[in-house]
Parts: sequence; structure tokens; C-alpha cells
Amino acid sequence: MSRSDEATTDRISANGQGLAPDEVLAVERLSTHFVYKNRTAKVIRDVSFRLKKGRTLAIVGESGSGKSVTSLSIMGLLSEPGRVVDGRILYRLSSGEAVDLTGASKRTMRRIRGREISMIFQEPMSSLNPLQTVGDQIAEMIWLHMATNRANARKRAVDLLRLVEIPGAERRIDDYPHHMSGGMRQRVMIAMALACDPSLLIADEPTTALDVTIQAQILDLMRRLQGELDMSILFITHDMGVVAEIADDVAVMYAGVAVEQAPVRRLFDAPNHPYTRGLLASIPEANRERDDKGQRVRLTAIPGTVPSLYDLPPGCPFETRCAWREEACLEPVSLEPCGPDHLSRCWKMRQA
Ligand SMILES: Nc1ncnc2c1ncn2[C@@H]1O[C@H](COP(=O)(O)OP(=O)(O)OP(=O)(O)O)[C@@H](O)[C@H]1O
Repeated sequence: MSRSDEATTDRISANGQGLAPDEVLAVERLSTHFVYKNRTAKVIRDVSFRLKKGRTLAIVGESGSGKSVTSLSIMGLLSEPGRVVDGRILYRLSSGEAVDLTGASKRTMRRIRGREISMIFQEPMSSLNPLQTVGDQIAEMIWLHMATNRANARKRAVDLLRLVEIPGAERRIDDYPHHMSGGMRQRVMIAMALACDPSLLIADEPTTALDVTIQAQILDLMRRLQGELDMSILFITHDMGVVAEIADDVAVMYAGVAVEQAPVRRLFDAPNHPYTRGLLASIPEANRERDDKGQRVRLTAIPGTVPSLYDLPPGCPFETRCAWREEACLEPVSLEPCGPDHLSRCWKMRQA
């Protein structure tokens, strides 16, 4: 693409109209497909959600529901043949300007990643270079995105390790990743993600590989940092327990669509969509009851399987697994209000 093409694309993409002043991100009717020669996987369909400044929105759903593809669509990191085929991704730059990321050039997206939007993943070992000290890796992020010299980058790297509560930061900065525990490595990843003061952090299952105690510590750390740095977080997880710990608002995804959205307390107190009810019934905390022999009762799993993304039913994608299904569920259904700030994609439960 030539420079003038990029400039045109960026002028088009600068149309971020529709983003409220207190919002950092609005995904509007996003559809992402993987288009092959003979067939198309409709991985994300008509997904909308909004994230306010300084808040945490959790996207929750089972494996394969489209959580990661949603975040990769936002970051402009879809692998071929994945492409955003419809919708807008409005983002507020730190300058205050709102842009539509779906039309942004590769150059603009490179600038936005790291400096504006950072991402952390489940397995730090696959994102960290085993042959480089953690200090050098953090400093590299700083050089890449900020005009500074080596000594200042190293000093900032130590400050960042302190910020993520790594004891003895001045010494640990010269450690290689394999010298560190899983929890410490995840703290290093968070430090790298924070290196350039992002206003949006996308965290894709950042605590899934960690044991429960360390997971709780990382969630505590993220909450503290969010407060201190006034950062917005898009938190991707399959774990309703983690949602309860970290989220302000929740979007529940199933087979590539958002089936329910609500503030976190409301979602737990008054879940509407049958899929959300099923997810909540399957978290350990909701199943603490013991049977008369004192054994913990079995977790409730949702019976059935997710439909193929190559051959989706026209109606509700959860219909084949739903205990409340009726003939009318074979018709398309949209996400509509069912309470204050509460949306559900189930016509039947909305009326209940
Ligand atoms: N290149 C691709 N071609 C076709 N389908 C794909 C491709 N990449 C991902 N998918 C499909 O998209 C769906 C959503 O994947 P995604 O990784 O977003 O799920 P997820 O909810 O993040 O799950 P997990 O928690 O396992 O990462 C899956 O069914 C996956 O098979």
C-alpha cells in the first residue's frame, strides 16, 4: 500500500463518530469470518459491546465461543484468511480522537498496538524470549515505542517490575524467564504490557495457567493497577469465578454471538439467557452443597455440543442444548433489553 493510500484509509478510519466521551472502546455489530475456497467459518456474528474508561469488561464463554478472535479483530491481528466482514470497532486514542479501527492502515495499527492498546496472554513462556533477560525484554518495549536512551529504559524497566510487585526488582531484572515462577513471569508480561502506559489492556485468559492462590494475587494486582493507572481492561476468560472477581460488566459469548450482557452483579443475581444460567450452574462456588454422605455434588455440565461455525442454524445457536427450547427458537433472535443495562438474546426468558 502506498503512503497516499494509507493516508486515505486513515482519514476514513478516523470516523469514530458514535463513541461517547466516557467510552474507550465500542464494538458495533462486528462480524469476523474465515473465508476458505469452498466454505466460510462465521466465527463472530453481530457482536456489540462498549467499554467505559477505567472499567473492566469481561468476555466470558466456553472454548471456541470466539473470545480470542474478537480480541484479535480489535488488535488487527487476525491470521489469514480471517477478516472483519462487517461492523465497526471504535477506539478513543489517548489524544482524545475517536477512530474506527476496522479501516485503519497497518501502520496505524502498529502504532496503536503497544502504545495505546496492550495485550497479555495465558502462557507467558510462549510470549517471552527464553534467551533474553526479562529486563532487556521490557526495555526493548520501551525503546520501541518511546523516545528514550538505554539507561532510562532500564531504569523504567526496574520501576515497572516494582509496580507489578516483583521483590528485589533491581536484581530480578537480570533474570532469564526460566529463573522465574509462572506467577512471576505473568507479572513480567503485565510489566511489559504497561511499559508504554496503554489506555486499554486486553487480557486473554491471563490467569488460566496459574494455580488458584497465584491467580488471586494476579487478579488483585490487576485491580490495583487499573485503579492507579486509570486503565480500561477487556478481560477474556472461560471462568465465571474469575468474572466475579474482576469484572464491572460482562458479555457472555456462545458460538460467536453475544447472548447476554449486564453489569456483573446483575448477571450473577438475575441471569437471563439459558446459556448463562448453565454456565453459572457449572461454577464450583455455586456447587458447594454436599450430598448426605458429605461428598461434593457433581458439577452440572451443559449437555450437547456447540453447532459448527461452517453450518449455523438460522435461529438461536443454543437451541439444540436448551431445556426451554420451543419451535419459535428456530427463528433468528436478536440481543434486546431485559432489564436495566441488561441485554439478552433469548425471546422466551425476556418475557418470563
Ligand atoms: N483460521 C481459522 N479458520 C477457521 N476457524 C477458525 C480459525 N481460527 C479460529 N477458528 C474458530 O473460531 C472459533 C473461535 O475461536 P476462539 O479462539 O476465538 O475461541 P475462544 O473462545 O477464544 O476459545 P479458547 O478459550 O479455546 O481460546 C473456534 O471454533 C475456532 O475453531
